[in-house]
Amino acid sequence: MSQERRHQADVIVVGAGTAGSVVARRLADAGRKVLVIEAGPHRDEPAVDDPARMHELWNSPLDWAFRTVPQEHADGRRLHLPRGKVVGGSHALNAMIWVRGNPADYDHWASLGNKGWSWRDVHPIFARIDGLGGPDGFDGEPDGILDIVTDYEPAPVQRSIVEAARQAGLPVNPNYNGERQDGVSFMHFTIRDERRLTTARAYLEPVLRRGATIVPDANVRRLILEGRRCVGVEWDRDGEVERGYADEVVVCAGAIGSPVLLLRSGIGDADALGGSGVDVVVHLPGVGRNLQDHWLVPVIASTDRPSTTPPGLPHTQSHLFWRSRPDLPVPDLQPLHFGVPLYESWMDGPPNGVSLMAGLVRPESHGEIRLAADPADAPLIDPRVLSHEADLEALAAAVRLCQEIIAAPDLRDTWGARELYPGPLAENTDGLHAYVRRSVVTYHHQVGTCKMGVDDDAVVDPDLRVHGVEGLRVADASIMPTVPTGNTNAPAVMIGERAAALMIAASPGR
Ligand SMILES: Cc1cc2nc3c(=O)[nH]c(=O)nc-3n(C[C@H](O)[C@H](O)[C@H](O)COP(=O)(O)OP(=O)(O)OC[C@H]3O[C@@H](n4cnc5c(N)ncnc54)[C@H](O)[C@@H]3O)c2cc1C
Repeated sequence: MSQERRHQADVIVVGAGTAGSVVARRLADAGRKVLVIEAGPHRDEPAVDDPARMHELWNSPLDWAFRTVPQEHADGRRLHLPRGKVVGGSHALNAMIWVRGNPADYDHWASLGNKGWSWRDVHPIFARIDGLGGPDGFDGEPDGILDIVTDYEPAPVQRSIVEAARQAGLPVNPNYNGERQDGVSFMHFTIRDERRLTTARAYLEPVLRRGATIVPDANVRRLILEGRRCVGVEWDRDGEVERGYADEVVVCAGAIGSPVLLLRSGIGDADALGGSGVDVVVHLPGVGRNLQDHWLVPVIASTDRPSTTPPGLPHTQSHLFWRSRPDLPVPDLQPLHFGVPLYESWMDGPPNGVSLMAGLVRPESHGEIRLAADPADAPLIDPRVLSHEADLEALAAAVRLCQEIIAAPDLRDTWGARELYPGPLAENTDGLHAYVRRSVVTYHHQVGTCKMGVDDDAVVDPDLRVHGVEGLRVADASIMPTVPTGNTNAPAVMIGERAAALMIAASPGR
């Protein structure tokens, strides 16, 4: 019989990832006693610190290493979905790229009934973090907590890729986080002193001795509910069961972890929960639905010599926003460019090369996450990649664009770039489609599984309170109603900021 330890706090935050670290910091600054429970470890990890070692972290103990169910429209493959299981969360495993998204993304969220989430509402939050201007001229001073690196000397091959894109007809955009996304750009990064800067390092660690406490290596297995009120959480640590109680619980376990925790606690679709043997507390059918992600297809060229990545930078330093059809109101493609060849397991090639990862960032295909027959087992994750024909067409257009860039003079003549993949596999449209299905991988931007909104499938309201449950909010990438046009870390930081502001405003006297 395991012994029980009890903890008490004003607020419990589940997950010390991108959003959770921001929530904890702001609440601690406002005088709340905050307890952060994180499944992964809290220690220095050289491979996390070094921006160039991202790929070493995949399938390591710091990766939840989720796998999708077999994907019908991607040759039946089970795709690897890395997620950070460490203090820092997925920000500790990611490529550190800082992208706010398109103003239209947030105006769309607001148009769905999410008051307070329009671009006009969220732009000041981004500007206070990054100071990068924007289309409506908001002129905020950054508060300096999170460093966004915009001025650095990129690798020579990255300069050539940008020039090749220009030669292929794209405008060069010096600030994709500013007036307009379109064009090819050098990336902005969350890096400090050549080390990865997670929100855990920037926001959370400075308050660990004043207001916030963290319990690492602690896997939260359920929310403690008294009727329809959440009063705490229960976790496993070193074989012991521990419990924490608080006035309010904020679930920041990410787009996979958050819906799974709600489902295991009896908050979800009543029929499905019954099938898994979980007692239903609140029938909330949207939990786990509306899974959205971005998708990548590799376009790989050999080069006649290696390219070196400058110290303190990741292997990707440039990307582009473009439209697969000229009539689209917002870019739907965001290829990103690596100075190394990223071969899939079935591919073969020389060690010197570049990868232009053709990226789709406004997908039509949506999926879902369900509990396994034994709810304690890994969840069943089905993004239904490429189930919508439009996504296949858009990714095919992205591949063609990347092929044109590889063939442009600055890569062809200066680096001797020769396309390897898809190469002859995509000589005609059928071949290109087959290649896309065979090689599509995640862009790592799962969102939407605890959707914010006011419709029947919404899980949280616009103040991020779980519908039908007292004392419980969700604040992370899972609440996004639709996936933004661009990488999802900056939007998750913004959500953390906004969640904390909403909580402080709800009880200002504390
Ligand atoms: C490989 C990779 C590359 C990426 N590259 C970029 C990029 O360059 N730029 C960008 O903008 N975005 C990128 N992303 C996406 C971005 O990192 C995520 O969207 C963002 O980190 C999500 O933040 P979050 O707070 O929702 O979740 P997370 O940061 O994943 O935090 C969730 C935390 O909750 C913890 N947790 C989960 N379940 C439990 C539980 N039951 N008990 C206790 N703790 C739990 C997890 O361990 C984790 O620490 C990338 C992601 C990955 C994985």
